[in-house]
Amino acid sequence: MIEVNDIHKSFDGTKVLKGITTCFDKGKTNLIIGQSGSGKTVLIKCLLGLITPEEGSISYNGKVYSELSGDERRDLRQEMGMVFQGSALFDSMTVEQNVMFPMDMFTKKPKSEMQDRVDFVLKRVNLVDAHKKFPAEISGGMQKRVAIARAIVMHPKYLFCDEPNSGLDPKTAILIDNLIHEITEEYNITTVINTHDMNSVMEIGKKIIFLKNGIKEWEGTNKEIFKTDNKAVTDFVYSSDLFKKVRQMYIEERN
Ligand SMILES: Nc1ncnc2c1ncn2[C@@H]1O[C@H](COP(=O)(O)OP(=O)(O)OP(=O)(O)O)[C@@H](O)[C@H]1O
Repeated sequence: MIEVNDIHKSFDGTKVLKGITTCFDKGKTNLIIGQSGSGKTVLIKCLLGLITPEEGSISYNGKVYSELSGDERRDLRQEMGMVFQGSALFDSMTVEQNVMFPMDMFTKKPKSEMQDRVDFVLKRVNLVDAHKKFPAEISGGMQKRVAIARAIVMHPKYLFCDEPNSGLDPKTAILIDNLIHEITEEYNITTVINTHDMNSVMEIGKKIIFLKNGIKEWEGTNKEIFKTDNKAVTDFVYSSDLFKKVRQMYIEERN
């Protein structure tokens, strides 16, 4: 579990996070949504320890980040996996070299053990014939699977995903969402996803926080987001006619 307690962050005198308090649960896909510029990426970077908030605290399974020593912070970072927007694979490395990279970098495990783990995670993300391929030789959806395999290869307790669906067709986007969701539950990971994808919100939003101008305007589940009367949320989530109709049908079904 990650607990965020009243964090504030400014750039050049402009406040971009204005006192965010929330918690991201273990074994759940936690989503951060909100308009462009609302502070989602800055919040994820704070969770990753890449940005230090000026005020407030973040704790990871009870450990307050600002109270940790340098070594403890390094250990904590090794418990974090990250899926970057656009996958961020190394072009000159094969799929298996990409996935092995974090283990090569941070552990001294024997090569055979690392290879077994790489084989296991690649199988888990349903990539069995791509080990020797280079990123340019596989599809965008496969690249995302490689990025997920790399993010989980070190058995993370925390998984952060920045727009994991961007650039994917709707069907592949759903497969990637489902894969992240399954892995989160299976390995009891605290997953936090920054997304614009309303389908993800509806399908895997076990906990959603909605940011507006650096403030947490709303939080709840994918079931509750159908029912909320919060105007900022409904204007954002149900901005398309299709989603307005879906919401109307849901409300009518319940009445
Ligand atoms: N390193 C930085 N220096 C100065 N300003 C920054 C920096 N990082 C973010 N900002 C500003 O903070 C605000 C929030 O940015 P952030 O990237 O978190 O938005 P976002 O909600 O992730 O948007 P998007 O959905 O477009 O990615 C923006 O006004 C942005 O310009």
